[in-house]
Amino acid sequence: MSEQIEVVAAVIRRDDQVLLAQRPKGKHLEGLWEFPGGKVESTESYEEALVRECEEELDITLENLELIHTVRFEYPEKTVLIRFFMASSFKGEPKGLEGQALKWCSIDDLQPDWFPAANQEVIQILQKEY
Ligand SMILES: Nc1nc2c([nH]c(=O)n2[C@@H]2O[C@H](COP(=O)(O)OP(=O)(O)OP(=O)(O)O)[C@@H](O)[C@H]2O)c(=O)[nH]1
Ligand SMILES: [Mg+2]
Repeated sequence: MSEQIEVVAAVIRRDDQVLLAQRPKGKHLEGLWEFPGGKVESTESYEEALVRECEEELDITLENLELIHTVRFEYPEKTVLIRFFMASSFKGEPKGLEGQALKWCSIDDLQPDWFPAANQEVIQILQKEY
């Protein structure tokens, strides 16, 4: 069994829309859309990791984080444990600092097949509860 990687991802909200980022070429699951985030380092809390990742990838500072869902998923290459946080406010204006495409999309218009397999439950939860 492969090692389990701890990941945090942010559902960044502005009005009724959420921010999606496209996974760059050459990365795991390239071309799919995701909630911004990344791997947690051993010295940081989940919230600290998510704030750091969104500063590095998007040039924004998240505020008001709330854990909404946790999922464990086994890809053939790796197993991830992803904690999804709702970020209901942030400072700055998002930019794709790593060359990734960004888009705002209303929750009702999210298409499950844009996302990695590990995201299917959280998409359902967002569409039912938010
Ligand atoms: N950020 C993010 N990762 C996700 C999501 N869904 C999902 O399966 N993942 C997986 O979780 C892992 C997160 O790693 P990442 O590639 O974002 O990590 P990172 O930003 O630290 O990048 P790096 O290690 O390449 O520098 C990847 O294997 C990715 O495919 C999601 O919605 N957001
Ligand atoms: Mg990342």
